[in-house]
Amino acid sequence: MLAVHFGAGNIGRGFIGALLYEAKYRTIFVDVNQEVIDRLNKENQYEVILAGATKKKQVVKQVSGINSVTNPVDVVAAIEKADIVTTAVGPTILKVIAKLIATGLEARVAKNAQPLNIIACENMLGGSTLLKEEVLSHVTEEIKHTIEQYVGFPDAAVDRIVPNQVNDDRLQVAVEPYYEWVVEKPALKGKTPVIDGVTYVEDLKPYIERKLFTVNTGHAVPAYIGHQKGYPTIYEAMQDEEIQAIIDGALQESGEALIQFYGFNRHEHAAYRSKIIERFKNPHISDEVTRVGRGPIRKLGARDRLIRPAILYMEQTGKIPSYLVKTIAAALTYGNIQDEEAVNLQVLVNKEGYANALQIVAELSAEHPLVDAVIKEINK
Ligand SMILES: NC(=O)C1=CN([C@@H]2O[C@H](COP(=O)(O)OP(=O)(O)OC[C@H]3O[C@@H](n4cnc5c(N)ncnc54)[C@H](O)[C@@H]3O)[C@@H](O)[C@H]2O)C=CC1
Ligand SMILES: O=P(O)(O)OC[C@H]1O[C@](O)(CO)[C@@H](O)[C@@H]1O
Repeated sequence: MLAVHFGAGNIGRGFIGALLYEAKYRTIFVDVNQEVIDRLNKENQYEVILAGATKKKQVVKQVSGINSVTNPVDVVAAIEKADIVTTAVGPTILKVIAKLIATGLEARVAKNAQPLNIIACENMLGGSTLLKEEVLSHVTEEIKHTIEQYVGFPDAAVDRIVPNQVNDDRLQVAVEPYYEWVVEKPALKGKTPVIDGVTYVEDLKPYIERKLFTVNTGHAVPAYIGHQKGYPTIYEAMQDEEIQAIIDGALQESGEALIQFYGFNRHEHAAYRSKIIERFKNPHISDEVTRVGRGPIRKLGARDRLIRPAILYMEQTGKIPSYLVKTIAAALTYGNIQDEEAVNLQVLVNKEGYANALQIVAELSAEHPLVDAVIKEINK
């Protein structure tokens, strides 16, 4: 069986590619990084190291690569034959790859009207749904109808911490042992793909919000507060007692919002939360605060890991969150000249001031109490 995966980066190779191989797929990685493509085509395999005490190694075989910029024709041919298409390119790149996927699907439905599922594995709500909208915006009404009939775009939640890699071997990737991949079942077309490690659910929203507002909200604390306090890595930030208390507080707040909104069991959620905090302390992983904090404009978005749980908390409890506010304030003041979004955010702050900048990136009204709370926190 053939899988076409867009994005041969950390999650692409370290998570999705590894599970696809175990499920007996041959995977073609599509990327724009020629060095990675060349290595994939030379080696046809790579190693995944489980970053735990034993450093267990998994060899992922039957892989190759195509550069989508220099060789789009081969990507189209691969999509024609694919049994599954997945992505892990980053939320902002979905728009960029949509046109090529649309061309691939046009060619496919003309020759091979077999069902296909395209799963975006990105840290966001509705990633595959967004990709579907972008893909359909590139095709005619007639093709649109056929694509809607044969091609499923199930949304998904993916969870595995894969830091930036510092290995001599360009393809080797060190990952945390834990993983979770949850896929929305009703949106699938044709047979349900059999992939060990994938959980299919009827309604993805509670799972993805629980994951985003626990793993990603929690991780944002050592990233932004850690950066503010001068820690280079998550591991170092996690040794700081003040940061530990802010994570606890922020996850109590997001947890309360999730429990009240979705009815999660309080004890089970507390166990989920503790397990996640332990994952952040993994001594076998060196993860930079700048990786976890990358893209602060996206992370301060209305539906993302900081603003949405804060608002949900306010709606559910009638109170203003304290620890989420501290983290939002740290994100809004986050400066990193190597991160384009961080630079643009500080340009916006300099031009508009903190309150206006927050209103713009988080889509909040001037009167929203969260704006006032964040500004008070910054002034402190
Ligand atoms: N690293 C992690 O721990 C996790 C990441 N994610 C999500 O997975 C996605 C990917 O993240 P990472 O793997 O960490 O990033 P990454 O930067 O390691 O990988 C992204 C890959 O996409 C490629 N790419 C960029 N533009 C492209 C294009 N136009 N066509 C094809 N490929 C293109 C890049 O060259 C790179 O190889 C993001 O949405 C992230 O939020 C989700 C869970 C965990
Ligand atoms: O990948 P993003 O959305 O930029 O955010 C980084 C976050 O994603 C992860 O890489 C995986 O969920 C976490 O390690 C971190 O919280």
